[in-house]
Amino acid sequence: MALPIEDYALIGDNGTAALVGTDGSIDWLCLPRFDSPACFAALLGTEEHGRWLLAPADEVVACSRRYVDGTALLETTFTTADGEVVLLDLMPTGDGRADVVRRLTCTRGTVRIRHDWVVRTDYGKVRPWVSREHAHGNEVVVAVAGPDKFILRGPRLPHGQRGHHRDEFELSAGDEMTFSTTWVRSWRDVPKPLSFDERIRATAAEQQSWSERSPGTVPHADLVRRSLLTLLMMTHAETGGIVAAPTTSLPEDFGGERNWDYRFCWLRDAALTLESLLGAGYVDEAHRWREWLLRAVAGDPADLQIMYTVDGGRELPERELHHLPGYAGSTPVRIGNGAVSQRQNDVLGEVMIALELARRAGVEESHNSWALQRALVDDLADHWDEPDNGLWEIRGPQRHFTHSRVMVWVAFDRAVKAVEDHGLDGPLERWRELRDRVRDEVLEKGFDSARGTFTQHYDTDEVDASLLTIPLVGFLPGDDPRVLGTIDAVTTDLMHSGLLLRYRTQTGVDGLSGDEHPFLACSFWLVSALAAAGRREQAEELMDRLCDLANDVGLLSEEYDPDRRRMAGNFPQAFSHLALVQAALALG
Ligand SMILES: OC[C@H]1O[C@H](O[C@H]2O[C@H](CO)[C@@H](O)[C@H](O)[C@H]2O)[C@H](O)[C@@H](O)[C@@H]1O
Repeated sequence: MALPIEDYALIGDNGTAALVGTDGSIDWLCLPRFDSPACFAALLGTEEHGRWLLAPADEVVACSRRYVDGTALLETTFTTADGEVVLLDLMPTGDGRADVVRRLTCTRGTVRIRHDWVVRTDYGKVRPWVSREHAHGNEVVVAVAGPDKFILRGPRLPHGQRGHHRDEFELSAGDEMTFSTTWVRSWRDVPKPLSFDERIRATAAEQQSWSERSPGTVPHADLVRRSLLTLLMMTHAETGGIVAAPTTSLPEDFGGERNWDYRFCWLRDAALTLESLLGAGYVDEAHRWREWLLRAVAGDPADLQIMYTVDGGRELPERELHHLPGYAGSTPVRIGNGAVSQRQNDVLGEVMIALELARRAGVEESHNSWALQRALVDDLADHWDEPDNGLWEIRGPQRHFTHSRVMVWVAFDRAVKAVEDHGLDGPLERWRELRDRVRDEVLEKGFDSARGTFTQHYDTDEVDASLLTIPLVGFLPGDDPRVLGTIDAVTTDLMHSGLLLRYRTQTGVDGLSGDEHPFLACSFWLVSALAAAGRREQAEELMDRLCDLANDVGLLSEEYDPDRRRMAGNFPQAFSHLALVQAALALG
């Protein structure tokens, strides 16, 4: 059975990522890309759905772990009655290969190690054909199924036993053993072995120098640095696409149906990620993502999707995997995401903010990049007043969501500013007129003057945590009485054990059964909104509390269950980490 979500840590190579448990088991890995079918899927089932375990065979009396400095190299230290062993896990970057490297070093006494390599392709469904071969002067274990080939290397290889490859051996103080699993297309030859020391050094050096540029003067600077690096690990280096999370179907409601696939590039999540990276001084990523956007959105602006695959592909149909029992019995397990065909009117606003920040940070507008933005804004001008599914991607009836309308205002506002402040060309008067019209409409229809708060949509008196972004995007100043009233109403209605829910699911607005837990990004937005309102003490107190929820290696999932004190939802989630960075910058 899978561990609690918070007991996992992330390793990755900027192409894909794996989750490593505190028990030494890699329970989630999709190769070679974030959204490829998993070859280790025990996270959503059992070890029979694929995993790679290297851990003490005897009882572990203590286990601690950390990332090596500012890198994504994970070090897990296991203590047993007889000794101590350190497991280093990483995925080397920058070499165009797909390898997982695991190095065991015995630092004290003797430790008996258990090795279990279980490859199952197609998300735990298919047992590959496994054989021992000789390649490049060494014996290797090779697993082949359909288009995939996995090669296990190491100084001591496990043997096949009822669909597993198992071994047990003893390490004594000073012993070191390094294993690797490499993925290639099944019709390719077994590639050369890695030069482990060199690849470990190069990967660590690259990640360390990247994360050293993280701002040192903000509150919770270490967690900010870890968040930024985690966002980098969710960036696909070759294409510039950014995934919302490296997992699918970690439940928002344990045992429920709210299980989604996040291994795609949402324009909203990616744009917000860039906003955080730019705010922290990282500019290159913005340039790369803008190029990604140009390729993904190319064509008729009316065909804009709210999400794409990391390479900009448009097809990600939602499917249920019935062979997987799901994390904690949460079914269905889904791959692909049906929200792809939704109308979400907020998206262009988020994109325009990120591209404006990039411009201000010196990323020059190319002829094509501005032409694309103009075309998208012009298209929005024809459709801005249509109801939509909102940023929460509700599956109930479409509504006139206030947050979506505010973000429509943002899209026109940033378009106006591009002309006014940056000398770009566009129909200034038309955009100004639309901007003012949307603003008037939001103030009239999205505001409940009796209670003094903005509302979730135009036909309700419910509130929604997304309204906290109103001062953050510049729609109204942070100390405007309407913003203060909204902060109070959101806090009163949506606070659950000190954390914010997105909205009240009881109204049925999202068209889903079951409930969910507080959404961490919303609580970080509250920090930023409180800071903008001048309520600094409250903001700091909440920020400290939220930062305490990160797991031992500084990672956050999408939601948090304060009653069970457990993380919920996909993990680690870009939304949570980017909002943490923004909140720290707001306080910094
Ligand atoms: O809650 C229902 C929806 O949940 C997912 O969407 C959430 O995650 C997205 C990616 O981080 C984020 O952009 C969105 O704002 C969140 O609501 C899921 O992907 C949707 O299919 C689902 O309807």
